[in-house]
Amino acid sequence: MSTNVLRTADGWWVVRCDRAVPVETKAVTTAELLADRAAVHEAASSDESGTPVADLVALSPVTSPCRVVAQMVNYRSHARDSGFKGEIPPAFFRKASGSVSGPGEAVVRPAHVKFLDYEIELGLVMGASLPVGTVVEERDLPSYVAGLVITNDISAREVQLTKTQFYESKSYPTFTPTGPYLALLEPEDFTRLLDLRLKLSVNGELRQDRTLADMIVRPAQALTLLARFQTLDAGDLLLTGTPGGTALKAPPKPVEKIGALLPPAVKWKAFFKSQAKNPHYLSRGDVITATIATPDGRIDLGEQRTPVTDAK
Ligand SMILES: NC(=O)N[C@@H](O)C(=O)O
Repeated sequence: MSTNVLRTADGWWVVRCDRAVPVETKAVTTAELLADRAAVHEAASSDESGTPVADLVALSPVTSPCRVVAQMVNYRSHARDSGFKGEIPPAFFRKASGSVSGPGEAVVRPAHVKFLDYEIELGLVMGASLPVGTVVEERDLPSYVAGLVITNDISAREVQLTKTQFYESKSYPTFTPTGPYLALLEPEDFTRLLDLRLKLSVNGELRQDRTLADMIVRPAQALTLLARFQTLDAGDLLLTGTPGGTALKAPPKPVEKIGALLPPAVKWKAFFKSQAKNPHYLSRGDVITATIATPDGRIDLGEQRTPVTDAK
C-alpha cells in the first residue's frame, strides 16, 4: 500500500485518511526525505492521532531547485486534439523549477498572456540517480521512481505557438502546481499505474478525464529514452504528458493547410482571433480542481485546487 506524505512550512507529514502525523526528520528537501524513509515508516506506524489535514496548508511535496522534465504529446487523446496523425516521435522539454508551486496556491496569469491553458499530468518523483545510458525495464521502476504527484502543466499558448517556445511558455512562476500528496509507492503498487485516472475540472466543469491506458510512451521507456542524453537524481520530477481536453485545439485540417500558406505572423493572428471565441481558456476567478487515483483508492494523490488570478 502506498504512503502519502505532504509538506507544510513546519515540515513533513504522513497522511492517514483525513489526519496527518508529523515525520520526525531533519529532511528539508524532497531528496533528503527520500533518504530518510525510516522516519517516514515510523510516522506511518505510530499510534499518534495526528492533525486534521484540513487544518494544514500544503506546499508542493517536490522542493526546488530540482530538474523538471516533461514528455510532449504522450496521450493518444491529446495527440488527436493537437491534430497529430500517425506515429509521434517521443520528445521531452524542460520547465524551470521556479515554476513549481503549491497545490492550493493561485496560478498567476502574466499580463501579456491571453491564452492560459491547463494540462493535468502524472508526475514521477525520482528516488535515485538515473545515470546516462541506463536501460529501465518495467520491473526496474521501483529502483528509480520513489513516488507520484499530481501536476498541472500550465501553458501560455500564444508564447508557446508563436515562439515555438515550450520552455518559456510553461516556466513562469506558478505554472507547475504540484501535490498535495507525494504517494510513496511499494514495489507491488507499480502494477496499478495503468489504472490511474486523471481528472481535471474548471469551475466544476469536467474538462480532462483519462487513465494511463491512453498513454503512448510509458514510464520505463520514457526514463530509458531520457537517459540516452541526460541524468536525473533523487527529488527530480518527470511530467508524463497530458490527456485530451485542454482548451487548445488544433484547427480543422483544411484550415491548417491554408494557414501553412500564410506568413507565420498572419497565420497566428488569424488562429488566435478564432481562439478568442474559445471560453475554455483560463481567466481570473476560475478554480481548477485535479485528482489522480486508482478506482479502488489504493493509490490516491489527493485533490489539487488552484484559483486563477492576474498578475498585479
Ligand atoms: N500541447 C502541449 O503543450 N502538450 C504537452 O505539454 C503535453 O503533451 O503534455
